[in-house]
Amino acid sequence: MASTPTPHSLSPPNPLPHLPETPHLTPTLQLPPKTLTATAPKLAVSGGHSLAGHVTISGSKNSSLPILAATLCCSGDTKLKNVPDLSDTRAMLSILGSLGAEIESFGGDVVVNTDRVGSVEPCLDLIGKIRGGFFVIGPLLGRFGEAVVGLPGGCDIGARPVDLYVRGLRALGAIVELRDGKIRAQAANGKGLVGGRFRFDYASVGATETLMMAACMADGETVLSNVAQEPEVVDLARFLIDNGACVEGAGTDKLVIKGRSRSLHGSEYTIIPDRIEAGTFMLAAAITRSCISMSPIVPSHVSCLINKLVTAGCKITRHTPDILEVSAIPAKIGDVLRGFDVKTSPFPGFPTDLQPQTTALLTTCDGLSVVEESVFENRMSYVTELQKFGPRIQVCGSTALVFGKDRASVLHGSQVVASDLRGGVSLVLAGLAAEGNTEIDGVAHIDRGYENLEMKLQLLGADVKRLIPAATAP
Ligand SMILES: CC(=O)N[C@H]1[C@@H](OP(=O)(O)OP(=O)(O)OC[C@H]2O[C@@H](n3ccc(=O)[nH]c3=O)[C@H](O)[C@@H]2O)O[C@H](CO)[C@@H](O)[C@@H]1O
Ligand SMILES: C=C(OP(=O)(O)O)C(=O)O
Repeated sequence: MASTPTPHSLSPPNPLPHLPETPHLTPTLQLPPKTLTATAPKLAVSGGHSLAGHVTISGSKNSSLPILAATLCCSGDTKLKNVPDLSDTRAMLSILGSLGAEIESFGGDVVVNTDRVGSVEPCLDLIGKIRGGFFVIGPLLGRFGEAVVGLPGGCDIGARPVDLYVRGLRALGAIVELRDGKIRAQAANGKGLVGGRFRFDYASVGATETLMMAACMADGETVLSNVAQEPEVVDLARFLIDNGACVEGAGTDKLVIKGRSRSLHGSEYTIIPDRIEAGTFMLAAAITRSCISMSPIVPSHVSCLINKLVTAGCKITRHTPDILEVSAIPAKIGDVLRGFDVKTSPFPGFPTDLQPQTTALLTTCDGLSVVEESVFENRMSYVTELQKFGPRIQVCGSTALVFGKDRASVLHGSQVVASDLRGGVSLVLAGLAAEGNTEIDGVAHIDRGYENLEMKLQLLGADVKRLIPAATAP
């Protein structure tokens, strides 16, 4: 790893005109079209098996992405532990590599050194693949005074504009414009960002994280209000504080950041466990009427789901501070899980990233359940695939009415296609509970966010295999 800081050799930017005050900058780039080729892997699930045993929860995808971006604020080596091996984290590492960062990666540990970063324009294609890639605009602007970043990709679950990022960065003294499909930003004073005040219209997770990183390197104090309070925002703040930043209020709706013109230093930092992966396994236990334990987990990060599962009739036991057991085994013949209503909202509300998996469970619970998605306007498209397993679900806008029945009669194996990450894994859960065989295409979406999914499920006793068709000669 390089240890000698080299001043970045970027030519002084030309003045850029202000972006018109458009309320929304809608990304034009999303994930590449869903290419289901003959050689794309599939998951084959033979359903109806109970799960049992213990599963290890990986590090959080949604913490790893901003924290990897934040290494751009640090000089010297930064060692991150518990980074999950996912296609999204690999893409993020490639984005850092495209800027000139040096990276070493071994068994969940990643060492990043950004001292030799010599570009403020990350690879356009990579930024268009994941949502988290766009976050580099904050640290790049903060450390180097300029950034040229393509519009982000990520799950195709809504328009997902970047207007809050743009308006927030302007409040810190940046000039920002959208040209040729890229956001071009530079410090208006030609030197660096300056502290400012910004109130988010909506508590956006990514925009909060991006502004937090930028503000750490802006001159003076920044006050951000109505910010996101997700555990991943708190994790990023802890990482920045460990490396010398002054960030107060993480986990509340207001952040006060005292910026510094020098870069932060590096350190060793452990990423928090993935609460969405943990929640997915909790729901896997419930939908298969099984009992499994999991660790490490921070129960307060999944308290909404715990409350819902208890309402349904599951038993949740906390064995140690970071081991949780979920049991949905009926206490006596005839016991059923009861349906419940869910409305997604920002933390501490019910996570949108667990909505599709929860809907899958509700198809096997007794009675009518109402699932309301309030974060992303297009996060119900997986339902058409879930319906192929046979349950009755009616979608009206962003609300799904799930007419549940006890599991025994309800789900039948099917051939389905994942079109986004969480919708995709909800099909895996349905396949685990269904009678018969299921084949899931579009696995690349699931690989964005679940490390070793089929191996973890196999260890719990599930019959899940990855089918990798042999390439056919042209
Ligand atoms: C990589 C990562 O961390 N992804 C997570 C992050 O996504 P992400 O950071 O993209 O989610 P946001 O919190 O920003 O999005 C929430 C809502 O705000 C809107 N919005 C956002 C920014 C903006 O400038 N303008 C705007 O209107 C979005 O379209 C969406 O309707 O938080 C989401 C909400 O918990 C999670 O589902 C994602 O898994
Ligand atoms: C929506 C998600 O991810 P991203 O923001 O990376 O698309 C997700 O993790 O469910």
